[in-house]
Amino acid sequence: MGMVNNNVDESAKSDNQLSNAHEEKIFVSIRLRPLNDRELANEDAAVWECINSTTLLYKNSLPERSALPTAYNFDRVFAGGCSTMQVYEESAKRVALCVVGGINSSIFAYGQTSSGKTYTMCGITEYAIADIYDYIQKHPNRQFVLKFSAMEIYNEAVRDLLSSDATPLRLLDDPDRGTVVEKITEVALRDWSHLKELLSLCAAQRKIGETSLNEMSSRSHQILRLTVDSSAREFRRTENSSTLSATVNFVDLAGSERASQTLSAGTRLKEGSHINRSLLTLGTVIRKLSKGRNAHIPYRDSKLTRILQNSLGGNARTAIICTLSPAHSHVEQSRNTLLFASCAKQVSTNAHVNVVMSEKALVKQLQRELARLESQLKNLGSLSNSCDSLALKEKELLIEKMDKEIRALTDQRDEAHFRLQNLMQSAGESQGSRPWDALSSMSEPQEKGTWLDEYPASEASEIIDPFRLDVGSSISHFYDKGEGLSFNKSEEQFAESSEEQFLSDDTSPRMFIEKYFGPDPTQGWEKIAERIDLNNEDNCKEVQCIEIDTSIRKINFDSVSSPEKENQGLENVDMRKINFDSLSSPENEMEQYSSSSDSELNDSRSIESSRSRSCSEVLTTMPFSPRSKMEKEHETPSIEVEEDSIRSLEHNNLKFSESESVADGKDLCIEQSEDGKFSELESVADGKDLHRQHSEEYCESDSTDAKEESMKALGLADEVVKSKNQFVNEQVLDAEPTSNKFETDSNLVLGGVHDSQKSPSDWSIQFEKQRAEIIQLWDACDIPLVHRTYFFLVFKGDPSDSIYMEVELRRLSFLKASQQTNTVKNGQSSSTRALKREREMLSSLMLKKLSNTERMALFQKWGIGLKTKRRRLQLCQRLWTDTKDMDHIKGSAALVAKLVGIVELSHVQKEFVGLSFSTPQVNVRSFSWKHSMPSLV
Ligand SMILES: Nc1ncnc2c1ncn2[C@@H]1O[C@H](COP(=O)(O)OP(=O)(O)OP(=O)(O)O)[C@@H](O)[C@H]1O
Repeated sequence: MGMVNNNVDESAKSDNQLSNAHEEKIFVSIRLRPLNDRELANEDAAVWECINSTTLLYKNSLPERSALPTAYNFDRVFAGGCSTMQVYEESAKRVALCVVGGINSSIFAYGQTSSGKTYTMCGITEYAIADIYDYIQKHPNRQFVLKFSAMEIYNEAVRDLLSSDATPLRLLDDPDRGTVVEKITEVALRDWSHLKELLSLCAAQRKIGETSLNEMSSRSHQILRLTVDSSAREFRRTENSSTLSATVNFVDLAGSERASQTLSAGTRLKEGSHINRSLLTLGTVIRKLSKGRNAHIPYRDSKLTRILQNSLGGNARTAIICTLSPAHSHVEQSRNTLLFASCAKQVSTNAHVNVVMSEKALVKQLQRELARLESQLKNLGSLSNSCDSLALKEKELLIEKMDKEIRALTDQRDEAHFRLQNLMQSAGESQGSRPWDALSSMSEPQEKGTWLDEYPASEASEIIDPFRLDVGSSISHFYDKGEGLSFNKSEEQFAESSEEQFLSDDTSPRMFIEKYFGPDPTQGWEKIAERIDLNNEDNCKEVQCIEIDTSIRKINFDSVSSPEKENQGLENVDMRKINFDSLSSPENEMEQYSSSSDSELNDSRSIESSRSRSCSEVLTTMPFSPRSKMEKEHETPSIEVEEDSIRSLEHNNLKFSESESVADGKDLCIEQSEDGKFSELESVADGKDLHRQHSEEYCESDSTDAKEESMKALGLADEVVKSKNQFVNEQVLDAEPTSNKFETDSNLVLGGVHDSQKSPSDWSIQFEKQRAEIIQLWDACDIPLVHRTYFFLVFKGDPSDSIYMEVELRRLSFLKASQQTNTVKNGQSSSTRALKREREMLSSLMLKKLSNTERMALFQKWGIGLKTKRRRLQLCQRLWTDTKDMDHIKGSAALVAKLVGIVELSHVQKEFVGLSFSTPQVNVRSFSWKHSMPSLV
């Protein structure tokens, strides 16, 4: 074994010149044997003739059209008379002696049985080895080692011919050496005689059998292998010494045969079968090799070709001597041999010098190689470390950057969360301060609140404007902060807590609406009002003039409560009547109020005229709130309220003019002015009547014409009043074309005055009228049905409903106006869509909340065909649609209440009542819900 290395010492190089290693073709020669005795006896004619050293000619004539050649050319052809020495010298020696130059070589004898293979190879082997020894002798500067091994392949079993052990040898595949015969005996030749002994031993060991064609027929393939290692003696002990090592194979193949010819049977037949099969493989290998080296080579199909792989187209020079019987009787077999020879002639090998380094040289070279590899590894490691370090640093920077981003995002998230909480809190505060909540929480004014603090002053005033009159300043729920009106803190808190209670029950109307139908379109009306006011900017500007210029407060009394009236039982009297009807003479009261000390003016229930920057106007008190009523019922007669109100006016530096209107005792009207504009107004007007007329405009005019006439009388007030009228007409009164356009407004502004003048029967009429108006507005504004139902059921019909109805009317009016504007701009409004969804949801609830019998009864009552499709939806689409038919409305309310569970939730109503009035222990609106509920069917 050894490594191929070009580091060959000079002697080896010189020796190598003998072999001249490079690619070359297999040397193919033909040897004819003479006719043997049997052939001669059979007068078998010799049909082959060597016409020259390279051409073999078929002497007999071939049939016409025969494709068989008559002449064959090879590297060398030997006639029957040639000696083996000549054959060796001219065909095998050159190849055989390559081994001494470190080149592998092989010499084959191929031919049919009894053609002279063994006869030829025995001579060639001896001559070759003799020449090798001769070469050794001629090259004393080199030390040669010859090792000999011998094997046979018999019936596809490899056998060691130098061993008595007949155990077949295994073939191993070595990456460097190719196929290796395991444990084969390799004998170092001592000398020539030693070789002769071994050769004799091999001949003795080889399987030989008698056939009809050959008494000493070889029944196996024999391979004699001589390995020649040589090294220059000069360098043997130096690190630079190297060894040339090569092997020469002398291969005596078994002869191809025909069983019919050899008359073989039994063992011979079996041997012949293996022989022919292995020779067939060899022929295939040669044929393939002759056509191209890339062809699939079936070396492994037989042990013969596997062992001789290097010799067949590999790293060995090869010479093939094909032996022929010249007899005509074997012409077919001879042609086959010639065919094989012809193919082999085309096969090239690529032999080269095999230099085996000495162990020392090998160790040294291995050490150098190791150092080189270590150096490379170190460099790679250094480079890798450098890359790793750089990558690690980049990753650390990236991680640090990402960490910063995460912290920044976390901060942003926290900040956003904080803002969101604030917004939600603000929204909750704002929501809790909506009109009806505010209305219901009108009590215990103490501290200033902030529900409108977030709005600019002008916006705040505009937003508050729609319901300012409702929650007006009679019991001072609002403060004029100079920037806008605000709830006091306790109201706000109360509203919040009430709202929380309200919202905590998801069956409350608001929650129900928001949960199932989206945001209540009736909420957020402040913004709607804001838009309306923006749309009526001119009007607001006009009103603003009044607001800014007003400095005079005028109070018109119907009467000022007299002591006698003060002592009257007022519990069952409408607040508005109490406030106004029970007032005693205005002159006295005015004096009384005017002389009130400042110390008394801090009463939180005092009337506080609200003023805004943009849209303030003549404010009127609204002394009929539930709170006031409650106080009247349980605490103080109305005179206290009036006194408080007057004191509040004085506290706010209000100036009360003594006018005839006051003396007339008709109205309580407070006007506020701070500069001379109102004075101008006052001067143009007819002095004493001015304020009364002005009040009449807002409070008592029964028709637009009358109002306009009044305004005309005001002179400079014309434009102002016109704008005001337009504003009110457009935004408020359009909802009730048949009613007095100013009625609603006047009711809101001075409702107490009107109401105070109404008898219970009058109130009942007004209640029905307002309720019908509200119902129509609900329909016009697409108010959620649950909301309608809830309020409808709340309306009891007593005077205490007035405040709710007024607020509802006010905001519905504005909402309607807003929706008209939005609808024009946007087509179908969101509230319409929400209402549609609500009806669909109610339709679903019908299935859950009502039995089949109940549903059928409802369908019949509502005139819906029992066999029609989507009956429930049909029914729900009819709910609350006939606003003129109170039975229809009651039925609608009953059904909606049933579906959403209002009937069963008496506590909700109690809470609602609690919301409405600040003192829980005083159940002012102690109506019975179940009693109020209309029948379902
Ligand atoms: N060139 C030759 N001159 C004289 N005799 C020869 C020659 N070649 C072969 N013979 C003789 O022919 C006979 C058969 O030769 P050999 O055994 O070498 O044939 P073979 O090809 O090896 O046959 P097998 O394949 O059966 O082993 C032998 O007796 C041998 O002496």
